[in-house]
Amino acid sequence: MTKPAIVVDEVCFQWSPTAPVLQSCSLEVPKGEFWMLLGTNGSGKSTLLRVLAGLLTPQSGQVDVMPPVGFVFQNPDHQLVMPTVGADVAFGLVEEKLSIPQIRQRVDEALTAVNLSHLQRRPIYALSGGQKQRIAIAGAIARHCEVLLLDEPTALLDPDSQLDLVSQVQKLIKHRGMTALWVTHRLDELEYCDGAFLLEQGQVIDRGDPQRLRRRLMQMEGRQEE
Ligand SMILES: Nc1ncnc2c1ncn2[C@@H]1O[C@H](COP(=O)(O)OP(=O)(O)OP(=O)(O)O)[C@@H](O)[C@H]1O
Repeated sequence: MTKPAIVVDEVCFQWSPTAPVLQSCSLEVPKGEFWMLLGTNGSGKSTLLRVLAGLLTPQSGQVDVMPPVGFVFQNPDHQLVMPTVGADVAFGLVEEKLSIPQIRQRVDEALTAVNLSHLQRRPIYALSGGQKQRIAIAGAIARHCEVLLLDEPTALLDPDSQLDLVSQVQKLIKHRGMTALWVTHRLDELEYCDGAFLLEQGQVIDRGDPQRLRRRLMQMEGRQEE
């Protein structure tokens, strides 16, 4: 069997001894699949994603994520740092010490993958929220990331751009053989994933069929059908 792209084994993380956030948390995402992470407010979803990205170190347990790893934040303005689209996508390649033609080729390939090659010279400030998120994803594609971690990337988008983004990520995962874990509160996005995890008080309490987990989370939150 192929090794999973993401493995979390009995991970515990706390900000202080009286405030455990992740408690013996375990999950696996198979390579080449698109999984979502659900849970009530404060259940530890963002913390888990940050542990997976190496931004936080757990007190115990093991994490194994296939490198390179790309991270997409809720607010793209916290992530896009260069003045133009092309420069921003190229910025992530600095450490790889590529030649100029190699950088151009990586940037072209990545922008084509997210259908934004026509915006290469556009200033970042002139983009819509959905376009900015696609540029953040293009940055990860340019770095040839194996794994994409996305923390509520559609939270600031309108419903049309929201579903455009999730369907585009689904296609990218399938076409490029990448693996993604996507945190969401917007349950209509579950249509697009291969499977889901349900987090409660820092533990994965259920996993598998997205629609079954959707119903379970709605019961937990007392939500009506959307
Ligand atoms: N920097 C921090 N310092 C202290 N406590 C924190 C910090 N960041 C998060 N927490 C706490 O950790 C717990 C889990 O937060 P986290 O953001 O991971 O949950 P979440 O499931 O992503 O929540 P939401 O759905 O509201 O985004 C919460 O109780 C939160 O208050």
